[in-house]
Amino acid sequence: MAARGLLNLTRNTFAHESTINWFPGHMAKGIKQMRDQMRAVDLIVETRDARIPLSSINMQFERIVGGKDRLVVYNKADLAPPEIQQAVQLEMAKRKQRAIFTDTSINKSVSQILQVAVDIAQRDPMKYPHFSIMVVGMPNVGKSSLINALRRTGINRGKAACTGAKPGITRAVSSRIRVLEKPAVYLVDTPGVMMPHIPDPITALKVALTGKCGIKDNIADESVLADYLLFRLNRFDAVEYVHYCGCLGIEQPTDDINELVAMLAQKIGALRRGGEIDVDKTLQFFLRTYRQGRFGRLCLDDLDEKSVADFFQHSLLDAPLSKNQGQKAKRAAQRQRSIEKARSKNLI
Ligand SMILES: Nc1nc2c(ncn2[C@@H]2O[C@H](COP(=O)(O)OP(=O)(O)OP(=O)(O)O)[C@@H](O)[C@H]2O)c(=O)[nH]1
Repeated sequence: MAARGLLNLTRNTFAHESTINWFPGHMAKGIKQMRDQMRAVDLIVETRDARIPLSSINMQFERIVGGKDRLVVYNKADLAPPEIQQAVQLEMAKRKQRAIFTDTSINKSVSQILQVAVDIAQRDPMKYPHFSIMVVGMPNVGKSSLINALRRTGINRGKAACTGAKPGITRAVSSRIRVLEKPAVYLVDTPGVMMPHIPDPITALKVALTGKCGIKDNIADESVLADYLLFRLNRFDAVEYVHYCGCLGIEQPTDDINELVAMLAQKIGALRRGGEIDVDKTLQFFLRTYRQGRFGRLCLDDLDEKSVADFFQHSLLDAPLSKNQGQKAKRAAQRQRSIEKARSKNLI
């Protein structure tokens, strides 16, 4: 891996202003269904993304979960550096929450989740003739994959929940899915739910970069996402993109996204008639390759003590505190979308 100090990488900060206001109807409906079903739920499995252990926290769940038992699952652990696990677990322990890191593609640590359910259920079998787990989380964190992995592990049965690389596959709270015979443990899948408003622009970028809001293409500009990714890769000496793209003709890290796109486009053949570069195709290739984990295992959140403290302070302050505030943010987002739509049609 090349050392940053030896390279001509100059950016120490990344300036970005836009925030994300995106809360489509099925998410609002999903939250309502979760609330309605909460009484019948014994354990909440809150699924987060190990690549963004802080930015994938949805403060909305704090209000829904209430006093229920909760287990935090950091999924896609195969895409994040293993050394973050201890820091995150310590942080969670401070908050009296237990965290498990999973990789659903190989069922890693999935049995630990079932064990937590079994332990609670066996404490009071009369109280829990059937044990119910609700799996919640932001879009695309791997909730449905986790449910399928739990089912494979618990009862050796196949797929029960639909999964997909695009966020938003699950659109409503599912009916109960059996994952263990004795004691009888059931799961319900829920639609991925975004924060109605992500006030911090960099948090919003991280959320978009890890594929949490890909249903709506114009939510985050791909050129900004790719530029932020490049900044982040260079900043952490995570220059495996150079090795990966090396065979594509890129020999050393660059801080210039236009330069990267120009080189990459030639190598992957993202060219239009006349040799013009297909910028969109090249950016999408770069982002997709990162999302597939081919640039190495990366954590986009800073996990030093100050960054973690700042994150929680701001998240708690900025999170919409009431249903009304959430709805207000949703209306503001709708207004913004109408303005953008009108602009794109040159109406204003
Ligand atoms: N590398 C890796 N990919 C995973 C893992 N778990 C899920 N995925 C992938 O992540 C994508 C999203 O998975 P889903 O299970 O559909 O996610 P979801 O949270 O149910 O998505 P929504 O329907 O948007 O709520 C799929 O392409 C999965 O194959 C994991 O542990 N590691």
